[in-house]
Amino acid sequence: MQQVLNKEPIISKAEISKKVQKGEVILKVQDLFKSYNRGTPVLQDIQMELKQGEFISIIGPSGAGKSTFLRCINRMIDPTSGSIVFDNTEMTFLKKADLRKQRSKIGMVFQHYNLVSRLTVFENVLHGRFGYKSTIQGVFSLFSEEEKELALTILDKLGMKEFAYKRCDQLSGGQKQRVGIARALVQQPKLLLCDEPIASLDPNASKVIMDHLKDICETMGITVLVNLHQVDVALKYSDRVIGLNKGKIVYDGIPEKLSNAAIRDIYGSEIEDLILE
Ligand SMILES: Nc1ncnc2c1ncn2[C@@H]1O[C@H](COP(=O)(O)OP(=O)(O)OP(=O)(O)O)[C@@H](O)[C@H]1O
Repeated sequence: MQQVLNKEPIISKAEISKKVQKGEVILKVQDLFKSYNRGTPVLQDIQMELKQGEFISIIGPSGAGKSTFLRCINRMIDPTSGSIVFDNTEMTFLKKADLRKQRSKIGMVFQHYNLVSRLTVFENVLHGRFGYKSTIQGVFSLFSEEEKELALTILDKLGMKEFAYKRCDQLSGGQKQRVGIARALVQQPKLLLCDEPIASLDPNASKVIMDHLKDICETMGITVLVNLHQVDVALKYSDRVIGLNKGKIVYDGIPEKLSNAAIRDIYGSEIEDLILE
C-alpha cells in the first residue's frame, strides 16, 4: 500500500451520511468586478455571502456572467478587482501551492463532465484526489487504500458502484455526470460549484442529478452553488436564488419571493416564455 505524504483527513462512511448544521459563512464576495481584455465589465459590484450547507442557484440569461462568476471563486479565472474570502482565506492573493490547497476544498462539476473517457469510472473519480498529492504521486497515480475506499463509498452513494470498472465512454450522460460529481466529492470539498450540470441531460437524468446535489447538500453539509438555465428547477431545489443580469445581481432571496417582476428584471426581454402564471 502506498503512503499518502500529504495527509488530509478522510471522512468515514458514517460521516458521509451524517446530517450537519447549516450556519457559518463559508464564502464572502465583496466588490467583485471582472472584465475580459479591459472591455466592459461582465461582473460588476458583486456582493454575496454563502453559508455552510446552503443550496443556492444562480439564474440569468445567456452571457449574464454566471460561468465567469463561478470560475472567479476558484480562480480558474482571475477577477479584475474585489475580494473573495473562502473558508477564512482571501483567494485573490493566493499563489501556486496555497492556491492548490485552497482549491482542493472547492469541487467543480461541469456541463460536459470533463472526464477522461478512455479511463474507468474509478480512475476518473480518484483524479479528484490529485489536489492532495505531490507531483510524483500524481504522475504515478499513487492512491492509498483509504482513498480507494472513499471513492467506492461515494460511487455507492451516487448509485454508481456497479459501474466502477467500466470505461467512461460507455456511460450515458446522466451516469457521466454522477462520475463528475463523485470526482468532486472525493476532494472532500466544503463548496461544490456546478456550472450548468443538467444543461446536456434529458428531464429524467436531470432530476436524478438535481436530487443527488440536494442530498449531498443536506446530508454532507456541503454548500452547493449551481448555475442553471431552468427557473422551475431553481425554484424547486434551492434555499436561495440569485438572479444575474448583465453582470449585476438583481435578485437575491428565497424562491418563494421570486415574483414575475423579479424574473423580468433578471431575464429582461427574453422573459415571456419564462413567466410562471
Ligand atoms: N474568455 C473570454 N474572453 C472574453 N470574453 C468572455 C470570455 N468568457 C466569457 N466572456 C464574455 O463574458 C460574458 C459573460 O459570459 P459567461 O459565460 O460568464 O455568461 P453565462 O451567464 O455563463 O452565459 P451562458 O448561460 O450562455 O453560459 C459574455 O459576454 C461572454 O461573451
